Amino acid sequence: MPTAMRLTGLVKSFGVKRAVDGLDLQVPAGSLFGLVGPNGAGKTTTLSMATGLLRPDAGTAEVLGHDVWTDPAAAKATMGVLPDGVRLFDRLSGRELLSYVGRLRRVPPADIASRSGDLLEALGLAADADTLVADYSAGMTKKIGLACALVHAPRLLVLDEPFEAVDPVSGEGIRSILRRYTRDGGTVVLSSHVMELVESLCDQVAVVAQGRVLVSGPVDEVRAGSTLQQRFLELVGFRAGDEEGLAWLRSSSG
Ligand SMILES: Nc1ncnc2c1ncn2[C@@H]1O[C@H](COP(=O)(O)OP(=O)(O)OP(=O)(O)O)[C@@H](O)[C@H]1O
Repeated sequence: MPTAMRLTGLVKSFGVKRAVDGLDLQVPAGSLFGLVGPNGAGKTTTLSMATGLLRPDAGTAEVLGHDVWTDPAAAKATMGVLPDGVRLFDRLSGRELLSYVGRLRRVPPADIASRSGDLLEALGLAADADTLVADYSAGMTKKIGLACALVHAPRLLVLDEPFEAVDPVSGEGIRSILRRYTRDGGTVVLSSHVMELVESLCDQVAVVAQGRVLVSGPVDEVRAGSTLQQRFLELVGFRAGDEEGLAWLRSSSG
């Protein structure tokens, strides 16, 4: 199977902190790929380097055959990105923001209008299409960010925590959009902390800890007869007995 994203030897340090430490990852084309790891594992830093938002100290990132850092225009044209915590132009309404992003991506105006309508409807934002993004809730902001990532019909979607703060109905809507997208030949890379979600949605998964990939492959192989949650805890080292700490929190101790 061809590779949609290939990360090789990626390294990024912030001061003395090595956030990503020689990370290698291959995402097969057409897969729905989940990136999981504990807080601070390096997921956002990795996805930022893979999408051209953060320059690596070392290593290479390639998407659909284009090097992200030596051929950024070609690489970025193929990708739709939902970054974590990057500010949107929030003095625009949802519809205006989609139109702006569509124009930046050189989508024909008639297509921008019809795609925006479809996306706003599919993500449950139609009633708030003309509300300023600044006035959106956290979940609505996530959804308009996802719509922006999709409006130019990219072949690869890179989504940092796409389900964070999203309600269950919208979550189901996003899941069905992503499933259909991969059925039609697209590739999705998403990060998440929710193992059940990754297990039920993704066909491939990588577990990242301390800036490295601990294991990567088909979800069934990685969980190896167990649940992904159990396997994740084994891999990243759940500290049994932690519940004995914080004794002062017991209401009876005061
Ligand atoms: N701009 C920055 N400056 C300094 N340190 C940073 C910066 N960005 C990330 N880090 C550090 O790099 C490490 C990896 O952070 P990163 O955000 O990539 O992790 P993550 O896996 O996405 O975590 P989470 O699941 O909590 O979102 C952390 O120790 C974090 O404190």
